[in-house]
Amino acid sequence: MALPCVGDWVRVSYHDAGAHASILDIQPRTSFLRRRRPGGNAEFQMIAANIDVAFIVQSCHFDFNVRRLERYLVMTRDGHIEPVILLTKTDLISPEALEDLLASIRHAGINARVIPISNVSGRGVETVHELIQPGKTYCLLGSSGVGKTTLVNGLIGKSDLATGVVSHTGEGRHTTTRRQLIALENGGLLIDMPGMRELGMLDVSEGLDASFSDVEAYASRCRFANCTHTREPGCAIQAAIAQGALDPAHLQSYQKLRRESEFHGMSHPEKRKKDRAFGKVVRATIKAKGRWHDD
Ligand SMILES: Nc1nc2c(ncn2[C@@H]2O[C@H](COP(=O)(O)OP(=O)(O)OP(=O)(O)O)[C@@H](O)[C@H]2O)c(=O)[nH]1
Ligand SMILES: [Zn+2]
Repeated sequence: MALPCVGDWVRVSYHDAGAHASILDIQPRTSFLRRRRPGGNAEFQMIAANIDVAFIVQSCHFDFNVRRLERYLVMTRDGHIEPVILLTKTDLISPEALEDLLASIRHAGINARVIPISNVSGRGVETVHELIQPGKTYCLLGSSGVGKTTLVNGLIGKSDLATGVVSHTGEGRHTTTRRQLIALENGGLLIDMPGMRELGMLDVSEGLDASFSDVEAYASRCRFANCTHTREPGCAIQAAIAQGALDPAHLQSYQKLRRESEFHGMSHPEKRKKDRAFGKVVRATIKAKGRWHDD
C-alpha cells in the first residue's frame, strides 16, 4: 500500500479501546498535488490529496513571474485541482502597473480566475472569503513572503469562529509552521503546510538568492521590508558594510544581477515599461526626423 498523504481519506480499525489505530486502506483520490522527486528520475512524491481549489499566490511586487505561474498551473491541472490566482500586495503598485500584470497573464493565454488582493487595504480578501464553500478543501501555493500567512489570518479573522487545529490569538512564527488544517467557520477547509507551499519551484531569482544568501540574510533584518539599502534608518546591510562584515562589491554585484534578472523575465510589466519608454524615444526621433524632412 502506498503511504497516505495530507488530505487522504483512510479506513482505519481501532484497537486498545481506541488508543491505537491501523490504516486499512486509502480511499481513491479525487485530486492530488505531487512533485517530481529531486534527482531527475521520473518518480513523483505525493504532497496532498483531495484538494478542490489551489490558490496560487504571487505578489505584484518583485515576486510576479508568469513563467512560474504557468508551472503552478501545470501542476494543478495535472492533479485535477481548480486553480485561482491571487495577486497580493496590490497596495504597493499603481493601478496602471496592476493592469499591466493582468494583461501579461491574459497574453500568456492563462484563463484561470485572477483576484487582486491587498492584505493591507483589505481589497479582495472578502472576494476570496466568499469564494470558499462549505465542504470544499483549499490550499495556498506560492513563494515565501508573498503574504499567504497574512491572508490566512485575515480569513480566520473574518470567520470569527474558526475552529479546529488553530487559534489565531498570539500565534508566533513557530506555531505557524505546525499549522496544517484550518476549519473555517463556513465549513471550508484550508490546508496550510509550509512544506508544500513552494513545491521546489526554483527559478533564476531563487537561484540568485541562494548564491547571495548572506546579502539576503542581512536584508531580512532591515527595519523596512521595502528597504533599498541606501540611506534608510535601521538598514542591516549598511550596518554590515560599516562593520566590515559585508563587502560592498558583493552587494553591488547582487544588485546588478538582481536588476538584470528582473529585466530578463522576472518582471514583465517593468520590462514592458522600459520597452515603452524606448518606443517613445524612437517615435520622438522619427517625428523629429519627419519634421526635419518636411522643412
Ligand atoms: N504591502 C503589503 N505587505 C503585505 C501584504 N501581505 C503581506 N504583506 C507583508 O509581507 C510579509 C510576508 O507576509 P507573509 O504572510 O508572512 O508571507 P508568506 O507568504 O506567508 O511567507 P512564508 O510564511 O515565508 O511562506 C509580511 O511582512 C507581511 O506583513 C500586502 O497585501 N501588502
Ligand atoms: Zn536595508
